[in-house]
Amino acid sequence: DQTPHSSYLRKCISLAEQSPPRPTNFRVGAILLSRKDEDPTGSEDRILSTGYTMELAGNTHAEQCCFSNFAAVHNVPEDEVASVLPDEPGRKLIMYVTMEPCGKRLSGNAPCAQRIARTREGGRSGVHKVFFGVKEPETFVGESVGCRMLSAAGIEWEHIAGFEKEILTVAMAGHENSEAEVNAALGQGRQGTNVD
Ligand SMILES: Nc1nc(=O)c(N)c(NC[C@H](O)[C@H](O)[C@H](O)COP(=O)(O)O)[nH]1
Ligand SMILES: [Zn+2]
Repeated sequence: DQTPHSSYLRKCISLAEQSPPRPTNFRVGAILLSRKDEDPTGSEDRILSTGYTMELAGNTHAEQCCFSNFAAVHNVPEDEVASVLPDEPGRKLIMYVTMEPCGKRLSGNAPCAQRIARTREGGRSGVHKVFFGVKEPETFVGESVGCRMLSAAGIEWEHIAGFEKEILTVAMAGHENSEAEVNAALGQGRQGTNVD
């Protein structure tokens, strides 16, 4: 397997491990990069930003921090990140996230799938594809709709199998009975699918 997916997911897991454990969310890690077309091994990848849950002040998600960090470097507010993301012929923006971007948040804050979709505003290419290691478990919002929102925005996504238990163990570390919750999520059977 020449793809770089495993090494990026391992990096995202390391990012997620920096997140303070909470019972009210999941610990997630995210990487934003620019990939050259026809470069399946990612040998010419350019890492643009990283983020993890609650890295930045407030109730922040990994993908949100990833965009915020990039926006800050380019002196624009997070909600204007689309205007400073690179948009180059022959290259595409790719995200790796340990968990499926959220489509709904109990807090009511803007979900990450929407933030990712907004990178395509103003005719910009924006994020082309999102790779993640687990679908969002049903703990907080039931059946996840993040993937559906990405598809609706014309953004590709793909579940990379093999890291589910590790990702969920990190994500749920702050939860009561996290081991039981991890096993329940693994048993939900949605983890191995690449369909909604
Ligand atoms: N993809 C993703 N990245 C994260 O960094 C994170 N924390 C979640 N978590 C999804 C979960 O659905 C929400 O954490 C709960 O719905 C609570 O919502 P808040 O986080 O308080 O807005 N999902
Ligand atoms: Zn989110």
